[in-house]
Amino acid sequence: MTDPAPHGADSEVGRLRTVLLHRPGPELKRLTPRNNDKLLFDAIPWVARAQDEHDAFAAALRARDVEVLYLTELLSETLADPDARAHAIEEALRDLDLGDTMRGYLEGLLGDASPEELTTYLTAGIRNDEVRGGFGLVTSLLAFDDFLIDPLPNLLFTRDSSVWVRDQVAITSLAMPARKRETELTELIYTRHPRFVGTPTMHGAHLEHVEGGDVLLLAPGVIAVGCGERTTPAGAERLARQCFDAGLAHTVLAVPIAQERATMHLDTICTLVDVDKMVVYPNVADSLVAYTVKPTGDHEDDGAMVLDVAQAEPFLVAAAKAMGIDTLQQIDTGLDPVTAEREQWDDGNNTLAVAPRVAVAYERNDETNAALEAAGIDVIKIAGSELGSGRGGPRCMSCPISREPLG
Ligand SMILES: NC(=[NH2+])NCCC[C@H](N)C(=O)O
Repeated sequence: MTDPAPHGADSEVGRLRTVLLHRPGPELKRLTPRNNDKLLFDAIPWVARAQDEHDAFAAALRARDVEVLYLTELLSETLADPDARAHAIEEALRDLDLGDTMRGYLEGLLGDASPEELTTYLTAGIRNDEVRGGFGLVTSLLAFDDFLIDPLPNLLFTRDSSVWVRDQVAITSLAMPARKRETELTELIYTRHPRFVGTPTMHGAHLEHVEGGDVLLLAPGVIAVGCGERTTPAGAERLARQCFDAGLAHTVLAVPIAQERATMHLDTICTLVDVDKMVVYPNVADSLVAYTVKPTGDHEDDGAMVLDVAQAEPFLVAAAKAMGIDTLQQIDTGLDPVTAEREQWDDGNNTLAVAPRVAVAYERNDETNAALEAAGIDVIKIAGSELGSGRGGPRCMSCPISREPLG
């Protein structure tokens, strides 16, 4: 077997070498019309079809020589280690809704499970009607379909729970209660799986909210961070400080976005498809601004770096300036505002570049894909009728672990 490519990424478009995906599994079968809103899905996906679509996505990446890693495989391998396993079980059973009787029973159940079974319990959860012991007050009073361990259907969107910036990986802090446990699993993998031993990690679930879908590596040393429904301004400041302190970036652009589901992350509005080309939702493009943040080199008495925060400027102008290019070319989603709104909702902006000018996109967004092709982008089209029911496209469904460096 050849050695894996060195881990890390300094851009959105450098040739993709290794990516982390999650093939949708039994956790999606937990979705019902009563819990789908809380679990952040807009519909009840047909799971077998979602798996087929996802397999085609993975195959398209492999056809471009991308190494595809699956989150559940890495997790099972991690859980072969007794310490990692004990830690994972403790975290999963910390929930105050369990009660001591049920917690004791689940400790035994999870403790006896094989690494693969434990992976399934941790990702698909456990429902009250599935347990065969631990009967008591909690099991009696909870409904049959209440969860004792919550399922994680949004694991599909591996983009959000970790972000590589150069050779470091940030474990993020997810804002929505339904997703909080996801980072426990990514943190476990990155800190305990043999493949990642020694990888420097930053941020963490205990810190201010930052989600990977809001973090765009515009160019080596230049990071845009959307601040909206998920990432808070304080989260953007924390990430900026950490990247400056570690010498991973020289400029961070904080980009306010509407706090709405349609624009939940910056990558639902814009993604890079080349070193100087971005597909952008035109209905908001003109009003998008950025606050450019840079380190001053000075420090407060408590040691914190003094940051320089510039006045707001149009986003594409501020981005081009920070990236050191004349113009960041805008490719529009759709042709007219209504088509743009439809195709933005269906993740037309959410492309995954596998190399400069080569990007994966959902096939359904005809007009956006035509605009990309007219701009010289090779569009690798994938089906996403079922995958899209969780409101995420190719970028959300992938976490690049290794890209060839641009800088
Ligand atoms: N990077 C992204 N745009 N991720 C999309 C995540 C979708 C997921 N259902 C959520 O609401 O959190």
